[in-house]
Amino acid sequence: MDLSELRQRIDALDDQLLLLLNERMEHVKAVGEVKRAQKAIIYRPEREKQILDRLTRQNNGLLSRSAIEAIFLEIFAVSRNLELPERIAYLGPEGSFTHQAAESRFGGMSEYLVLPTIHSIFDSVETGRARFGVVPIENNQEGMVGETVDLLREKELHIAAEAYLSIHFAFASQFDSLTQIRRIYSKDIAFRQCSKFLREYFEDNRIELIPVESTSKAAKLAFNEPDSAAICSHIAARLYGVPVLFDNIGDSDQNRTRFLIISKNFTNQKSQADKTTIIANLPNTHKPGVLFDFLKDFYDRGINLTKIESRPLRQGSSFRYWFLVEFEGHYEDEAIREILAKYGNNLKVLGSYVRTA
Ligand SMILES: C=C(O[C@@H]1C=C(C(=O)O)C=C[C@H]1O)C(=O)O
Repeated sequence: MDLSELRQRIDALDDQLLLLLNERMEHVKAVGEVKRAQKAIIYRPEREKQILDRLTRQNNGLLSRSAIEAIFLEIFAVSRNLELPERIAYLGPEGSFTHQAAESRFGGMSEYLVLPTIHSIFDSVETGRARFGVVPIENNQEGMVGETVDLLREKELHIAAEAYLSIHFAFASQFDSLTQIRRIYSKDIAFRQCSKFLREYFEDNRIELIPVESTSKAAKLAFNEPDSAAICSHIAARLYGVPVLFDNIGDSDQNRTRFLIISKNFTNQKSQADKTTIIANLPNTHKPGVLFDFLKDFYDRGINLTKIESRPLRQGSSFRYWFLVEFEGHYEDEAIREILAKYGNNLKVLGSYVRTA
C-alpha cells in the first residue's frame, strides 16, 4: 500500500472515530441530565477506572495500557466538561509537575486555575472557586508534603482521587556549552534529587545553585538569563522555550510523586480496589499501647495499612501527635465501619477512592 492509500484509510477511520465519539457524547450528555436531576456528582473516578480496566483487558492491538489511558482520560475530561464545566486549581506555575498531574486527570480542555501555594488551592476549593484541586502529597524519595497533610486535617474537604506521576528532571539552558553556565535554578528538593549529575558535571563548584519556588520558575529564569540553566520538568522547558541539554538527570529513575485530587462534599462509590484516608486524633497518645491498640483493630480485621504518618498536634509545648492513616478498602466496608464507629469523632474520614498504585 502506498502512502496516499494508507492516509485514505486513516481518514476513513478518523471519520468513523468522530461519528462514534459524537455518539458517545450524546450518551454522556444524557448521563449529565440524569445526574443533574439526582443532584449526583459528575466526576466518577471509579467508573473511569472500570472502563480503563475493561478496555485494557480486551485490548489486543498496538496500544499500550498507558496509551489507552492517555486517550481515554482525555475523552473522559471532554465528557465531564460537556456534563458540567469544571474548574481545576493546581499548584503552579504552569509547567510544574502538579500541572502535569492535573492534565493527566482533567485533560487539555478543562479550565484551570493556577495558584501559587498549596494553601491557596485548599482555599479555592473550599470557597467554590474551583471544583477540584490538585496537590502533591508525597514523593517516594523525599516523603510527605507536610503542608498538604496539615491542611487535610484543618479543612473540611474530601479526597476524590489520587494520581501518580513519574518525576523526570531535565537540564535546560540556552547555552550548549556547560562551561559558560554560571547559575542553575531549581527547587531545593530537585537539587537534592539530581546530586549525582551535579557532582559529575559541576564538581569544581564554580557554579551557583539557586533555589527558587518551583521548577517552572527556574525554566523561566533560564530563559531570561542565558548564562544560567534550570533543572525542571520537560513540560516547563518546552513552555518557556529553553532547550533541554540532558534528560532524566535524577539520581533515581524510580522517582515518583503522588498527588491528591481534593473536592468539597465528594464521595466515591465502592470500586473493586479502593483506598481510604483518615485523620486519627487519638486521645492520650503519651500513654503506652494507645497506638498499638488502634493498629491492632486493623490487624484483627485483616485490613492492609498502606501509610501511617505522625504530625505534631502543636498544643502548647508538648510533644503530642495526630496521625494520617491510609488503608485498603472503602469506608462502607463492614470491617472499616466497625473501626469508624468504635473511635467516633476521633477519626475523620477524608475519603475512599480508587487505588491507582
Ligand atoms: C459519563 C459519566 O460521567 C463522567 C464521564 C465518564 C465517561 O466519559 O465515561 C465516566 C465517569 C464520569 O467521570 C458517567 O458517570 O458515566
